[in-house]
Amino acid sequence: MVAQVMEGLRVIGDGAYLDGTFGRGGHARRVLERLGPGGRLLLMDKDPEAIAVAEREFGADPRVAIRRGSFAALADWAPVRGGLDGVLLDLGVSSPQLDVAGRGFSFGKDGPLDMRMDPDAGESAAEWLARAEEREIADVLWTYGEERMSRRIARAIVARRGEAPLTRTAELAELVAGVVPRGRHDIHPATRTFQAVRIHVNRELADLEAGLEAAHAALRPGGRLAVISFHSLEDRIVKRYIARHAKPPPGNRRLPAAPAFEPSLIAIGDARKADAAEVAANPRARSAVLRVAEKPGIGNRESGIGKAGGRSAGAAAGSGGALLRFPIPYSPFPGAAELRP
Ligand SMILES: C[S@@+](CC[C@H](N)C(=O)[O-])C[C@H]1O[C@@H](n2cnc3c(N)ncnc32)[C@H](O)[C@@H]1O
Repeated sequence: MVAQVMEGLRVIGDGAYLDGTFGRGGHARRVLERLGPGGRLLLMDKDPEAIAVAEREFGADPRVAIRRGSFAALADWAPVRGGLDGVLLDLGVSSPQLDVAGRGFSFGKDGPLDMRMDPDAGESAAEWLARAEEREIADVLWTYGEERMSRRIARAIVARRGEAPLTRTAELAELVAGVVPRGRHDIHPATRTFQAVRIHVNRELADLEAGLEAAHAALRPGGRLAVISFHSLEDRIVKRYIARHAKPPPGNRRLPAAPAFEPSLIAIGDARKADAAEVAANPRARSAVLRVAEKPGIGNRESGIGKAGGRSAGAAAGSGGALLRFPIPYSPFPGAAELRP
């Protein structure tokens, strides 16, 4: 979704941007192309292999700074504290992580049962499955994999590890395939289990919640946040986060009127999906959803609220490019002018 991300971020030449999920740099490269000599690009990834690629390709560029770590902790990084004009989070795993058997992410390729994006942090999938209680395993499979056979799979894992530890991806995939009835899934029977264990081992949803807060706080007025999710659990968190900061909470007539609501984010357009050509070129893009939001106000850029933006901002500011001179206070009256001096 590179073109859509670039349209969403609206990179300005002397702006400061953070790509919190460098991967192999597909998005970072495009941002850098648009930056002038006064621009800044901050790159993060949890994965040491991704960081090695970033160092090799961009390490010599004076506009670039690189840090290995989670975007959940982006506020701890000194260059972020100057403020950012855009943050990109392209969530989940990268193709190299899935494709290299040795990383242990894939049920299709036998490898050590690891699944850590940062192999130096936390427990591997094998270590967690060796010690977790049956109930905890079932809860993880249900919550992060929406796996309806979660209890049966958890029971089978605990029974199996009583005989010999599960150490290989193929062992886990085979065990799950033996529990989940054939034909119930149009996908590999272990897909949901692998997704759930990966999300748990990498604390993906907790990182996302913390990363959204930190990115939002780091944005300058007019700065943009672009997030690509790959499953409904992630997208729900992103959608709700933006809505919570863009719209007033529902009123309750029995309570005293709430103070005027000041949005601290404005949704830019609706959720976007990859187009057919992109899905044909990369089938994994099929489940990608991009959401973009802007911090209101005038910052480093001329702030034109995009089409179909939050509330009537789009109408007020035209189809983008117009100056928005002040934050948009919430008006309880539909149709009332929302832009007040
Ligand atoms: C889908 S890939 C990103 C691909 C990248 N946009 C590109 O164009 O090559 C996701 C990357 O994000 C990294 N990642 C996932 N969660 C992370 C987190 N909380 N903090 C930092 N990196 C993370 C993964 O290690 C992986 O390299």
